[in-house]
Amino acid sequence: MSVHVSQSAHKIQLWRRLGSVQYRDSSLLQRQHLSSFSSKADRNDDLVTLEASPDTGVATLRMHRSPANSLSMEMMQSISGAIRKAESDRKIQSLILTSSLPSGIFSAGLELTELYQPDLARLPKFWESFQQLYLDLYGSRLSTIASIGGPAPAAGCMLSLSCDYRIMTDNPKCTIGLNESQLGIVAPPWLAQQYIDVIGNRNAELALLLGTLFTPQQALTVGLVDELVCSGDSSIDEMAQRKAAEFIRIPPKARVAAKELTRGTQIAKLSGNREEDTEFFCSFVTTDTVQKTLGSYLEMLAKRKK
Ligand SMILES: CCCCCCCCCCCC/C=C/CC(=O)SCCNC(=O)CCNC(=O)[C@H](O)C(C)(C)COP(=O)(O)OP(=O)(O)OC[C@H]1O[C@@H](n2cnc3c(N)ncnc32)[C@H](O)[C@@H]1OP(=O)(O)O
Repeated sequence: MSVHVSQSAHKIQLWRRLGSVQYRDSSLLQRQHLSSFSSKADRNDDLVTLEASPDTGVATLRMHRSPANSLSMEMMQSISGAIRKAESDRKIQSLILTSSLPSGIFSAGLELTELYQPDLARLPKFWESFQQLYLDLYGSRLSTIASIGGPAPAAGCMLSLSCDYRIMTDNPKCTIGLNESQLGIVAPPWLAQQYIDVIGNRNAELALLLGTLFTPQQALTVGLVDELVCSGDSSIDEMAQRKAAEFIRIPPKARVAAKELTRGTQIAKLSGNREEDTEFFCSFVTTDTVQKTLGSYLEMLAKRKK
């Protein structure tokens, strides 16, 4: 076991050193069609806002990385940083995760330009930030509520799965689910396991195979979300605040211990396997087949927009 781990650590270091090497399959370059998919490094300082209210014990984390809250490395680090900041305030017991983009998009999942023709030095760090975000949110001592006012595909769905409770706007145009298979990729095992835990094995099996994006009503039926907000009902923010208050009435130690019962094993599993997981991801995502499919998917997104 220890030999295996040290070999994989060596491979990760190798990946990092590959940074100066050009991506190997330049024939996949389709940048002329993909001009809107060219940004990479963000500035960390204006991607999320954390608003803590010591009086109510609730903090609200608003994501606003335009245009779609896709998860670049900096975005994931910013969300992780905000979760830790909220946790460091002992008066805060609950966190609402939401989007403040005018479009309402909750999160479009991983930033696709991080996966397509990736910067090889950045790729392992990008994936480690994704793992860390999962660990920070899924394992948070805070009660966490996802207030989902717009689409939440793939890693956007992961953000909500990592919360304790999910409230979604009942708008059939807003869909949620792990659609990775449609992009020619597959969710990592720890994310697939969250799906299985939340919607059950058979529902998850079919949805992972087909890359299903559920409408809010379908998501409610399979248990992917806990509550829907219809127009005319109280606002999604009010409902999230009410739910947060309900969680806060439970003694924190008991609440945290209850969370540990259902999540501890999966958190320990990834924590002990991060390097191998990163190594597998880097090898998988840079294969020619995956790169080609990602390129076509990006083109399809750009064309759809036109
Ligand atoms: C034993 C087996 C082991 C297996 C191990 C596996 C190892 C790991 C494998 C790899 C796993 C990788 C995991 C990936 C998870 C992901 O999250 S992948 C990302 C998936 N995301 C999507 O598919 C979403 C794509 N976007 C959309 O569908 C739509 O944009 C939307 C529904 C979110 C919103 O639609 P709409 O309101 O119509 O807006 P648009 O005009 O489409 O988009 C606005 C704007 O945002 C840009 N954009 C959208 N999504 C992304 C994105 N993910 N990344 C980057 N940019 C995105 C889009 O281009 C538009 O930009 P412009 O306005 O044109 O600038």
